[in-house]
Amino acid sequence: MHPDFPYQLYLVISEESCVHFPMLQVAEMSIEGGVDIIQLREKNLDTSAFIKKAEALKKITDKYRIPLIINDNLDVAKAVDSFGIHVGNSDMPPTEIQQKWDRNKAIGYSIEYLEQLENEQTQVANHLGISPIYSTATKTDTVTEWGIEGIKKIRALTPKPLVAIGRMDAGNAAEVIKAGADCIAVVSAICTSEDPKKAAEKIKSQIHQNQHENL
Ligand SMILES: Cc1ncc(COP(=O)(O)OP(=O)(O)O)c(N)n1
Ligand SMILES: Cc1ncsc1CCOP(=O)(O)O
Ligand SMILES: [Mg+2]
Repeated sequence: MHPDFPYQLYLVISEESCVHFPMLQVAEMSIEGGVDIIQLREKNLDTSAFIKKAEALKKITDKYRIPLIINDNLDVAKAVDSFGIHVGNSDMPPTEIQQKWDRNKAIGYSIEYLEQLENEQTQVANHLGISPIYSTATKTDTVTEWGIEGIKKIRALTPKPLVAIGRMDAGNAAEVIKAGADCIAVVSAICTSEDPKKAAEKIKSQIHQNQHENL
């Protein structure tokens, strides 16, 4: 477990991605199954509707004492006093977030190109999303499909916490952790499951299994 990011199973959620239950129910069931941190990623809501959703989700994350991350929108993150924000290359840069939000605890930043590891934004970020590990229908505007070799390459270049995202599931979580990722982030593997609690448990047990192998 990374000392600066003690979260190993990361749920990235939106109302749209949830198939069998409403989003808040999926969030609660998956926390019971072992999700350690949640990001609210609503790409089609205006700021005021996004804040309402975030407030409702934060009641749940607060109840279970797990961190809430807001995707893209600093106004929403500030309004709900979230634990952090996640941004990518087309969003507000981490250096600007740091200036505008002194209460922030965690800035996540997507790594799409190897060259980014040398830029100031990566220095300022608290953790890095390796985005995507595998191409996925959930997000199609991506650049590099990193794969296992990509994780190893990035692991060798930075000590920062690494979050693996993009078609992650119980079948590949263990090898991704073994390659050097600190955390597995998922949308579909939990949000489209008929049993989000069990889906989370299965991924978590794969993550733990790998840790035991490494002992
Ligand atoms: C944990 C995590 N990693 C990567 C991303 C992707 O962020 P971004 O590149 O800004 O793309 P959008 O999610 O905004 O479409 C993420 N959200 N979370
Ligand atoms: C938000 C995001 N960023 C990179 S891939 C991705 C979507 C991951 O979704 P899934 O877990 O369904 O492949
Ligand atoms: Mg973004």
